[in-house]
Amino acid sequence: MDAIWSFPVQFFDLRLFPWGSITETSVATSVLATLALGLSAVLLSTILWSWYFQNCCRDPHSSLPLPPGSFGWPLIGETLHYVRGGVTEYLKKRRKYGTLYKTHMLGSPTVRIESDKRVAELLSKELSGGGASSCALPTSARFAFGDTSVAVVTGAQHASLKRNLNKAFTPARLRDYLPSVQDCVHRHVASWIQGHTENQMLGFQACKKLVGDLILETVVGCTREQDPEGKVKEAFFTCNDSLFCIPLDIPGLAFNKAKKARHVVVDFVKTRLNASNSSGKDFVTILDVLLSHQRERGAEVPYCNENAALDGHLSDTQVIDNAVTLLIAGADTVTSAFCSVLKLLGKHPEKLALLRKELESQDLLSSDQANDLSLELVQSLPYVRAVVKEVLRLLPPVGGLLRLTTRTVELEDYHIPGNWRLVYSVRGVHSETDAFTDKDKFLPERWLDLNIEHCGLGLLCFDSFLSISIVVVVVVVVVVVVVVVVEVVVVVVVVVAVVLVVAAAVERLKTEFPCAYVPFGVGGRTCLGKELGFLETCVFVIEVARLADWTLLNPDASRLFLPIEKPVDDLPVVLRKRK
Ligand code: HEM
Repeated sequence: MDAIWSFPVQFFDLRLFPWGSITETSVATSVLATLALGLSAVLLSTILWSWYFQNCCRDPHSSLPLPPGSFGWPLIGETLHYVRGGVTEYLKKRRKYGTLYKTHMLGSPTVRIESDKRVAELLSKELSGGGASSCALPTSARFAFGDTSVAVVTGAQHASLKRNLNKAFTPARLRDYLPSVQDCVHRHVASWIQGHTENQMLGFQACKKLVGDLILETVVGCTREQDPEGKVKEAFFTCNDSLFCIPLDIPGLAFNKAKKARHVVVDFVKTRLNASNSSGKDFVTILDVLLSHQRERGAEVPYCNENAALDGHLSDTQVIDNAVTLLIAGADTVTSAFCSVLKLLGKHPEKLALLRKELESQDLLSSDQANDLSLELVQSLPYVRAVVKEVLRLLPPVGGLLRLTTRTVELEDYHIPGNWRLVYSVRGVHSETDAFTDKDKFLPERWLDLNIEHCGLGLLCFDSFLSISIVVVVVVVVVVVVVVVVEVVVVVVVVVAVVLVVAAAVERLKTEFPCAYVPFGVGGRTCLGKELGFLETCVFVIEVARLADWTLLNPDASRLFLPIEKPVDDLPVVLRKRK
């Protein structure tokens, strides 16, 4: 007992209780009293914290209640719960509160939405200008992207800038980038299996290096020749890794390092910008395309000018910020997708066999020559595309889509006040929706069914276009046949009936599950690089399937979800040349 109390007695005796000699009992009482006081203070502040948000933050004009849920501890809210608990915490919340609940994370009152129907409900508010959303990125990410980045600007400026930037992702431009995409992927995968009978590596780290080269080459044309010491690449990884950090600009801390690293990347982009400008070469990189839409040189538009890009041109600053944004946004996401391809095909050799069968039927399996893929060829490989869709469904790289309410949003049963953060949970939506059966299983075949094809928006434009084209052709053929054999009145009746039935069918397919598949996001903020990201992942699937065999050393490792989806042990894997 003496030993236990000796340190506290000395401590309190000397520092805290200088008014006289004390006994062990009184020290114990004091410690207990202090603890009790502390606990009461925490309890009281937690109650006040919760009461404040429950009563003072709700919109008095709305008769609807706030969603269920809790705000956690004062100031930190429930952030630590989610960091520590990960998926278990989300599942616990979903069980307790359902698919829409309030919480407090990353410094803001937040509502998490985990069902496709709820996302659709909020999206309809967003599209009709109902105050549903604005950009909700944390400070560190906004800084990394830059003030004139498409990921940061809002409203009309965002819509116009996005229209401009979209010109860098048309099928014609994807065709331009494809040779260097395939070249880079092929080079890396070949190096994974070269010179060894068996080569052990960390799948995630290897994919990260691959995608680092890939994105630097396709966005700004940064090749090994231009960056021989790898300084730009290293700076780019630093920016990337510090995307979500505490925004304190103190030497040694992540934010400060990211700031310096951003300068290195920006300087490189500026050099490329000048070089591209003088050479006037073809569209080989995304930067070339951005430059072609740039405002006249010298007519710099100041930061955050609301009218910037509205006239169809980009300022120097916009070109730089958006080139940096594309580098960052297209890196971790694609790395995660590639790593998940290795993981899921490694766990399901029977699906890999089916995939190789498709490649063989197109004479792609035996070929090891680079640059033999065309956009049309990739689009004509349904199983390859189905594998990519299924990978992104089961292990979506981005777990949550961030939004900020600009004013109060009223749903059917709850209201969400203005300036609250919304998180549309991609994983939650994919696992809650009724659009899929056997949701936990890796079943690429599900995507070969055309009805399911329509569950997603955006990503599936090629197939949607194809199926709508088929419908149009069928209608035309029916009309022609009927015109030839029957009278005009009957023709009109038949045409109207066919059009109505087809329109209803297409509408049903389009609207039944409009938000059931959202790996690339939803609404106005959908991923700008979704076609490129999808194409890159298809190319990776093809190259890795035809070049390598691999074994996962820890196929059931637990997963991390923040900032992106990845196995906790970086996916140790043994690779060898395909037999
Ligand atoms: C498999 C690969 C990819 C996935 C899964 C993915 C996913 C996403 C997601 C979920 C969002 C947020 C959407 C929302 O909030 O609704 C996003 C935004 C964005 N992504 Fe991607 N992405 C991928 C590849 C790329 C690539 C390759 C690029 C560019 C080279 C890119 C550029 C962007 C940009 C600029 C935004 C912000 C768009 C805006 O705010 O309007 N992404 N992406």
